[in-house]
Amino acid sequence: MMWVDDIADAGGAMYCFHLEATDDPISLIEKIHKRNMRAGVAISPDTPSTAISDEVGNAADMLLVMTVYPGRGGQKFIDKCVPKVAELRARFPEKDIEVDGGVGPKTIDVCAEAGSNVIVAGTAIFGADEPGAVIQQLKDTVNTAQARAKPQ
Ligand SMILES: O=C(CO)[C@H](O)[C@H](O)COP(=O)(O)O
Repeated sequence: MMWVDDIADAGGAMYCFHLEATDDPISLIEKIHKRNMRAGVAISPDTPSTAISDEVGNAADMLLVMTVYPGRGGQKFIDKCVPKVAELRARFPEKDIEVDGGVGPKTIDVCAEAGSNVIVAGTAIFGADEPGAVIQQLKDTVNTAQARAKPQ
């Protein structure tokens, strides 16, 4: 609850919090929504997707599957997190599902195939010779997988 008003006052459009950090995610989501921000719920690598209840998942706008232990950039992608993306995509077909941590050209395929449509990539972009090309590749991979999953 602590920083919701500060972030809203600063012009934030989205407030994402860790499920592990609160006993009352629904009240927090409601507070975020009252301040006209989108609400994201993140889970750490050791937290199962089932920790996100149907009530919380439906109330949130975005679900974030951390693919490294939160703390710093430049860590190795943790493959065991990928099935959680697929589980959440199956339960919440219309939600944004984000991955964050060690995501780049070598790991984007499994994320996109599992159903992630929001990508955080730090090292893969800022360490690249051609950052724009990496961004385009990540976007193309997600868009192709999304189009396959949801034919127009
Ligand atoms: O805050 C983070 C982890 O807590 C970073 O956002 C995340 O790790 C992205 O960086 P990189 O793509 O280098 O892994």
